[in-house]
Amino acid sequence: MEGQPHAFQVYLRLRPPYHQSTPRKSHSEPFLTILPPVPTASDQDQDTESGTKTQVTIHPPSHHRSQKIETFSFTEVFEETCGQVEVFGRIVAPILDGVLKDGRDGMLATLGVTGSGKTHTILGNRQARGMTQMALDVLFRSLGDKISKLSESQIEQCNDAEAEIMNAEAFMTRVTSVIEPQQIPKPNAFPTKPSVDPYVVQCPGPASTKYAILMSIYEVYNDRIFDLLAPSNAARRKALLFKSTKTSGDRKVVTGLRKIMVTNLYDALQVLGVGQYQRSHGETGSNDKSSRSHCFITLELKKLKKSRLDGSTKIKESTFTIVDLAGSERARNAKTVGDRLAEGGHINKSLMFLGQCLELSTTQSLGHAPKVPYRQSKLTELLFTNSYNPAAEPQIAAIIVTADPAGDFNATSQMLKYSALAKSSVNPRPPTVMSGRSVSGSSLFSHFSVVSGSTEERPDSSLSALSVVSGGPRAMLSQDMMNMIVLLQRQVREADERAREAEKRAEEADARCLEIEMQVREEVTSDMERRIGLMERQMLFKLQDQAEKEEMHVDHKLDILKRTLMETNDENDRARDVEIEEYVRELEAENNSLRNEVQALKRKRANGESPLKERSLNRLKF
Ligand SMILES: Nc1ncnc2c1ncn2[C@@H]1O[C@H](COP(=O)(O)OP(=O)(O)OP(=O)(O)O)[C@@H](O)[C@H]1O
Repeated sequence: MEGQPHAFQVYLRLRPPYHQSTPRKSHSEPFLTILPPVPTASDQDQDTESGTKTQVTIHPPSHHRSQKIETFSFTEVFEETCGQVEVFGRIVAPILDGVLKDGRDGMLATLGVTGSGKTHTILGNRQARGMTQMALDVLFRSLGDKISKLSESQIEQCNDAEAEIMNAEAFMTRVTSVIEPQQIPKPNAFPTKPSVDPYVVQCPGPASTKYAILMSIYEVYNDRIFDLLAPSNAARRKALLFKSTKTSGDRKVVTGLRKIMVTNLYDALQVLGVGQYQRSHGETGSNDKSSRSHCFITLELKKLKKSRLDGSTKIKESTFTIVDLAGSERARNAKTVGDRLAEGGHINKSLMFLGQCLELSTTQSLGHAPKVPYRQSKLTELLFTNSYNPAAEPQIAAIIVTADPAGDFNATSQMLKYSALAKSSVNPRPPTVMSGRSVSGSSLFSHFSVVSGSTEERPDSSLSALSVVSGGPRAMLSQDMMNMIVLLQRQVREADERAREAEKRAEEADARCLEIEMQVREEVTSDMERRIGLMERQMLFKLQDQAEKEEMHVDHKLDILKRTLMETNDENDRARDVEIEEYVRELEAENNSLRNEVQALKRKRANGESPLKERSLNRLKF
């Protein structure tokens, strides 16, 4: 076996065969076998076989060009029949123990080919809770009445990542104004009771020690980080920054996250439901509901310890991060096009970098490897610096590699290669000569292929065995026979040499194919981005054009309106002027007649007549 343990605990979980009602999208015969546990000294004493299964072998399908049988070692291998509760008890419970009791950071991630059961392990289904629901259950059961909320000043004290911290009730009110409540998975969509006695961690400390729990959920989609608890229109989603802050030093943190203060399991499951609903999913040829992003569920535990001296509160923080990685996929199997293909390209690229980091972190532990290049993608940066930093003890991290023993052989073997703690391989031995007096050329050939590698041009020592099985002493072999054997040995060596060459070339071609596949994906992605950019620009021009035309149209209409108004005003003015002139003329006429009347009266008075009397008489005449 080559290699040394990773800094991670790496578990292998095999998924059960697809049910008839949910047939597998691509069929193959099971190629993966679990090896029996390595017997311990006590097993040997008692002649029993117990212990932990840690190894699997993979046998390539008969049509595969390489028939190499490979063996992979893991911390533990979980068989197809293993349920969620058992996996939780063996892997997650010890991590939670460390987080709760010792204040350590913990991380759990699932890694595997698409459809192998990563999301099932993390989030479960209607029949069985996932690791996340069980972890939340244990957390709330263990903390009980020690759970509290953070005060405003405590929020100030521990929030260095520009987070928006809010209560679960306020959060749900806000969310249900954006998302239809019935679309959010309900907490009771999962079994409400665990199928075994709930596991509880005894948390040390006086009764005055309280704990606050902050929950955040985000995804890495196409190498960008998005908050899943801040629902918004897909087009307006704003990527979050991953940067170092005043208090984080060199370590980067995701800033601007919405963090929900949860005080009970129901609220936490509601928040989880929102994150689940918001996560990017899509149907592919390999999985009906395939995760198209890497999802991070973070539970921040704030231990609030009151000082007996001055009554101040000290906050100690530990984080448990659960990561459901998107699955690697072959575009050919996944039958993806367009957006799905571009997503697949990003997923595979980030997983390729993760694979490199995992392999290098193994060799780094031996002290002769270059630094782990985790800065190549957001995913590796988050996993290696944020969620789990192997350099910064004390942390506990486990990866559950999920695999379908009858799934895609190439993809699964690739996944096992870079995630296993150790691996070895053997070329299979062709059938050996068993018995019989006559030894045919072909059986000789196959027999000698096993011992090829000898450079000496003479029948090797295994000939003694041959002479025995063929029934006669070695001396009885004729010179011709000996020559034929030497000739055959040489031919076998040459054939072996050629096979090795061919295998090497095939491996190189494989690597090249992978490279080309990556290049094509990248080209398709950048081509699509270019096209989208072009379409956006064209659309923008069109909109600008339209806006200008509309503006001109409105201007024109305004002009017409103005003119009409002015004309109307003019006409009105003219009519009024005529009216006034007429009125003035009337008044002037009346004025003149009055003036004439006054003159006449004056004249009569001057002549000694009584104008008033005459006027009265005139009136009487009427
Ligand atoms: N251990 C298991 N027991 C029962 N059902 C399982 C198990 N593992 C997976 N499944 C079922 O198989 C289907 C695919 O699993 P899942 O969606 O978890 O795959 P995945 O690895 O997350 O895929 P992807 O990367 O495409 O998201 C689901 O219907 C799931 O319920």
